[in-house]
Amino acid sequence: MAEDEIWTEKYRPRRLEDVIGHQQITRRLISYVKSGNLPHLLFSGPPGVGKTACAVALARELYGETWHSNFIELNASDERGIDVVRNNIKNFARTAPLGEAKFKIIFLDEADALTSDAQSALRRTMERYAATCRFIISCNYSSKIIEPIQSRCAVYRFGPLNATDITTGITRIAKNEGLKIEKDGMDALIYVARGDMRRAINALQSAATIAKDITADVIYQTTSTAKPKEIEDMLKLALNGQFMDSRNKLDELLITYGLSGTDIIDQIYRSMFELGLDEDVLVALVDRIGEADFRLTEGASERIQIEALLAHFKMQGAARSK
Ligand SMILES: Nc1ncnc2c1ncn2[C@@H]1O[C@H](COP(=O)(O)OP(=O)(O)OP(=O)(O)O)[C@@H](O)[C@H]1O
Repeated sequence: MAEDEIWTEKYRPRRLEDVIGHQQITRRLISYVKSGNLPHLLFSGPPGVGKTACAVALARELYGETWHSNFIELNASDERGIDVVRNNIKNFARTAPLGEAKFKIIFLDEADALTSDAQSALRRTMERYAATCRFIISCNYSSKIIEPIQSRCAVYRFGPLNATDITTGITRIAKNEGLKIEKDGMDALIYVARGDMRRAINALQSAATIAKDITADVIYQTTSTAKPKEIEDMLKLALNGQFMDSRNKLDELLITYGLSGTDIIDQIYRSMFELGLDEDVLVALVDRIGEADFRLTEGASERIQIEALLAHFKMQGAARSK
């Protein structure tokens, strides 16, 4: 294998039993393989948790050697438009499946990026080729998929992977690549991954370019993530009434790590539960974080939103000490 190969590809599960986590889903997919038939499928869930990996492993097991000819992966949100996607489907569906197979599989990634009109066009395409093709539609949010498509599919919801799953995946790769992962290094990988195995593997590969001994410092440095402790320190300063100091800490984090506003908000959200705050204080702060998060997606100033959030930490801290 090439030295510079991307590890997420190199370690893509070949078989359904190699997929980590999602046992209930893989069990049912294996039963499709055994029966030699499957309905249209809708895979929904966050990025990097194994939706594509499951679809490819399913095709490999179903078709064996001929899987490449009987499986196509298309990006539904192809920027050239839904007509290009439909043309690709048409060309692929035109020829009969190879080998023993009764149907071909069309894997459509990012279907939730399609407008409702484009999804309606897709639905008609699904119907037209239903005799010779099965569709596996992948999306982050099933609520963004129109009802007529959802009702034609068996829906599988992929959740984020838990810490044990990430540890299993990372340990497997580290062993093969001759890396030593320190306990704090693994904790950092789990923190950075946020349930996304792709993110964990990419973080490991970047870290491996600078060290064979993977520590938390290496992970935070190579992924431009602030250490949870630094975020906690910033929040504690605000809670203790030292608003200007917490603001300086924010500056330091922005400069050191080049964090985006949404990165910091996400980290603040995760750190605040470690501060031993009363439930009613947490409730008030979570409410504010939700607000700031929404405003950022609407294009508000990152700097002002985060400072406003720190101001709320200060106000809650002051109310708490009364
Ligand atoms: N459950 C898993 N078990 C083992 N490896 C995994 C798992 N999930 C992800 N990976 C690794 O991460 C890579 C990316 O995963 P995959 O392409 O399946 O994500 P996805 O859920 O389809 O994401 P997206 O929504 O972004 O397309 C895989 O090639 C594999 O290396």
